[in-house]
Amino acid sequence: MPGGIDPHTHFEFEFMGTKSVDDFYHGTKAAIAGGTTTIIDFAFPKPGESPLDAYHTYRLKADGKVCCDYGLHVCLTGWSDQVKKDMDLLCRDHGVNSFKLFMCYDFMVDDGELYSAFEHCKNLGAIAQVHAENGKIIIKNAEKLIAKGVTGPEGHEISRPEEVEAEAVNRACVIAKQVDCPLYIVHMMSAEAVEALQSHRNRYGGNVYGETLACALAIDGRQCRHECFAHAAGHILSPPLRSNAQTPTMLMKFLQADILQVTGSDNCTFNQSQKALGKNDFRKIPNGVNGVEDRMSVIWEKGVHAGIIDPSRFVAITSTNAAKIYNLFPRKGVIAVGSDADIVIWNANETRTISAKTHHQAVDFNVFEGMTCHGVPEYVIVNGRVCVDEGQLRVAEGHGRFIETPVFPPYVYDPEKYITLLTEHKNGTVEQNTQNFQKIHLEQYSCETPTFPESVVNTPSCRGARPEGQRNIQESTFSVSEELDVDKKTSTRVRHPPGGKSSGFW
Ligand SMILES: NC(=O)NCCC(=O)O
Ligand SMILES: [Zn+2]
Repeated sequence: MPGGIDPHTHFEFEFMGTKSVDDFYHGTKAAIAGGTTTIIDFAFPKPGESPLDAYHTYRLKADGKVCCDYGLHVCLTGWSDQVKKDMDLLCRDHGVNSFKLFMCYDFMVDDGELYSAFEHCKNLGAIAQVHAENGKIIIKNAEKLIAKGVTGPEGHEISRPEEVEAEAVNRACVIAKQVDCPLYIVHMMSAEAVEALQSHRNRYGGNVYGETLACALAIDGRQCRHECFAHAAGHILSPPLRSNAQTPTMLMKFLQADILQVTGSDNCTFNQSQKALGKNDFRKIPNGVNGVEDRMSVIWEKGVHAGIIDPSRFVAITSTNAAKIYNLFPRKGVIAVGSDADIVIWNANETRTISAKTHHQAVDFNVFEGMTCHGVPEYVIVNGRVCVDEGQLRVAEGHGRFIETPVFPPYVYDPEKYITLLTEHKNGTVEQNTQNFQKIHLEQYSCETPTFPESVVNTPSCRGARPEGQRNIQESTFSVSEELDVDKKTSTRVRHPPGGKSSGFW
């Protein structure tokens, strides 16, 4: 299948008085170990830094270290004419097509600023992203809890209940609708929030996209009430894991039904010593968990192996849909002639048990500790280089490239509607765009060959052990085109192949 795309990571992120420990080397190395071949991180401006400078800071941090390809979203921590001009330059000259705004944290923006930023995204052909939680309510709730003596990690979720997430989701959708801007809501963590998204979409139409996280699909918020501080704090992120034990299954069903479209990891890792910054006040626990390495296996286990989604939907939600939304398709997210050779050979019969002791990440904690998952990448090919070979990790620092994400993704901006706008917005000059503006839709959400638990051993990605004497591709001159010759090699034709029909096989 096409390599995984994780559109939500935070490597080397200076946040909440500390810095996430997975840097661009360890983070991308871990990504590859788990079957992800492209990540999209967030350039986040430090106080006083402009979005454009933040972009350059992140390029300097990442370019020499990445083992797989990467792109950048840019965070907008305020609104001004300068920010607006930076957005123009980032879209025009620097391969950025997405901007993230926050409705909580110290750097949250207000509704008027959201309106202006969304409007400008629309004019540029960019995707607006939001972290949707009502920050003002959270501050008040947290103050009250602290005053009552609730200082431990359990206070985190209590101060940010589901309706606080759902309200912000609805508000962001309403604001985006006013200016007709496509909206992507990052890390949706609760059923109530997703229902708010769905209700808006049902009433007003579909240019809103929802992402959820690997951790939210596998773990619930009861972990944050654990008596051991390090364990509880290790599970703190925002929006929080929900204490309703049904939430992970509900979120997976939303993905199955195309109410949510994308999965990320939000990998933002802090060691236990860093989490201890919030020992006496849950508001100071650095927010973030791991997931970049384990996302694919965990979603296979909880989605495909559990019988909720089929393998094609798995590829859509872990790779193809992100490629389409961020305009990387068909370069990424599909196996096709002309696409990058980012390919994973997935062994659905193999299992592995996740542990911080054996993972490739720099962090000393793993929220999936002890979880046994079916689905292990046997080979991972990153831009033509075999980086996992029969399960052995062989990455190369700096092998990855920065990947530009062009504006006006035709999957998000209806080409017929926006072609005029595009010519108008070429920096004042009228220029005919030569892109092939063909409307292509996101992946269909059902497949004619559903996989149920009892049939999991028969999924198309299963294969027997390598017969004695059969060649090992690592010992020969590996030719992708030869390996993928459908007439000569064993490959499975399906009606709705993962990554879309243009590949024809997988
Ligand atoms: N999610 C989280 O808790 N940490 C990373 C920053 C963010 O995405 O909000
Ligand atoms: Zn994040």
